[in-house]
Amino acid sequence: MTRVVLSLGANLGDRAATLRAALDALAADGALAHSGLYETPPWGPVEQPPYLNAVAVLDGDHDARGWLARAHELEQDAGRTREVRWGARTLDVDVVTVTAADGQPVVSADPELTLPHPRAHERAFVLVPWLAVDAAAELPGHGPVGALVAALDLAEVAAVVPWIPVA
Ligand SMILES: Nc1ncnc2c1ncn2[C@@H]1O[C@H](COP(=O)(O)OP(=O)(O)OP(=O)(O)O)[C@@H](O)[C@H]1O
Ligand SMILES: Nc1nc2c(c(=O)[nH]1)N=C(CO)CN2
Repeated sequence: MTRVVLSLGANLGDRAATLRAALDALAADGALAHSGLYETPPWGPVEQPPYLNAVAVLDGDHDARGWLARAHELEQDAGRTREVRWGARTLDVDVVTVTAADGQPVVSADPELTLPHPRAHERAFVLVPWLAVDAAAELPGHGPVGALVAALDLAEVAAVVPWIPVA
């Protein structure tokens, strides 16, 4: 049994439907808690539409590689093709952390699966939803997620807005 933290993002197509379908599918992989959906400005160098983001925390039977394979399956199910790095996509699922049954974080420098995710600590679109699911969350190597959020630029945190569907 491992615990995984997944970051999900979508900025093409019916973003909310895509994220909800992925979160529903993940319920089959283990005990699941997930954040609500947040609208977030695009992070990174590529000009693109705003994202909807969410974070899921699961206890399940996959090892770290298994969670990455599951993330890629969900992306494929959403019709994702490999495009520009950091560019627009129907669904992006990143593995943020994996914790082994003994409570130890899985640490990996492999470019195929780097753990913890090397950019998670600087991403308000990961940290704010993660803190909403787990107020006691810790990012191995970086400390409490609450402290990471507090260290971010206030404007970046304020730009991560709970998403309310327009009727
Ligand atoms: N922790 C991780 N989670 C997901 N993918 C990872 C991770 N570490 C390495 N990778 C590798 O990164 C490759 C590119 O992934 P992807 O296209 O999702 O990157 P990206 O979302 O554009 O960038 P970023 O990783 O900064 O979010 C994947 O094929 C995967 O093997
Ligand atoms: N706000 C936000 N920005 C991003 C996201 C994302 O999920 N949310 N994913 C990206 C893919 O690398 C690039 N930029």
